[in-house]
Amino acid sequence: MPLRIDVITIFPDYFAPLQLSLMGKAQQSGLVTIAIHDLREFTSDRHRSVDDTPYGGGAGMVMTPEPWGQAIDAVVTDQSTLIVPTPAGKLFSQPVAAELAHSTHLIFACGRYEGIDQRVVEYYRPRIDVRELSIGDYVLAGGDVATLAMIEASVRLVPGVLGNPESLVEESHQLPGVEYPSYTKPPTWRGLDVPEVLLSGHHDQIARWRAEQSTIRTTHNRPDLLPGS
Ligand SMILES: Nc1cc(-c2ccc3ccn(Cc4ccccn4)c3c2)[nH]n1
Repeated sequence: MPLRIDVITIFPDYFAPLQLSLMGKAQQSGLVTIAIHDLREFTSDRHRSVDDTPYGGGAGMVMTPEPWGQAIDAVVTDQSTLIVPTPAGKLFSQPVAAELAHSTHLIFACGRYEGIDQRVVEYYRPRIDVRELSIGDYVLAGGDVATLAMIEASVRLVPGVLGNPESLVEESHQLPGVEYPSYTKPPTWRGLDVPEVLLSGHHDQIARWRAEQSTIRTTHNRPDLLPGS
């Protein structure tokens, strides 16, 4: 059963990159189908408007619910998961990507302006799985880039998409923490040598060195990922 993804956005061109590289191949392989929908196709006024002023005042505009209701109703089934990127959402992570990779149907609602009228989430929550997700503690101009990131992170985990599943196995067995540093040819580059142990062929020493490097990097860059932190 291929994974179907429907993206609803006012900037369909943002998703052209999904036709390239790994994501493009995943679609050609039939493992994943991705459809992009322009929210403005679901408006009914002459100006194809999608936003209005916020109740309660405040800066900016809010996206009106009706075009979203029309657009989501056009693609939703009882198997759908509705994903709404938002800075206020739960944090997207590798475990969440793995969950999404095993879904049947994902609908991404890419907001702009100050966000989407909350009643869209409230309306679908009793009917289907709805997940408000953030990709990190910074504010983007809209949900499109967040959606690209979540699609790429999830689709690469769909069985059969990655050429060498080996890298997924290594990734999943990764110690808590960040990756060790990687090297390739040439053995010396601008006077800099590849760490000797990596050229030694001693696989147990290499594994130990890599584990040490991962710990050093995690301690320096991501102490929050250290065990017991
Ligand atoms: N991790 C994330 C997700 C987002 C995100 C997702 C969707 C939307 C729709 C609109 N905006 C802009 C905006 C600006 C000000 C306050 C609220 N939202 C979004 C931002 N930013 N960072």
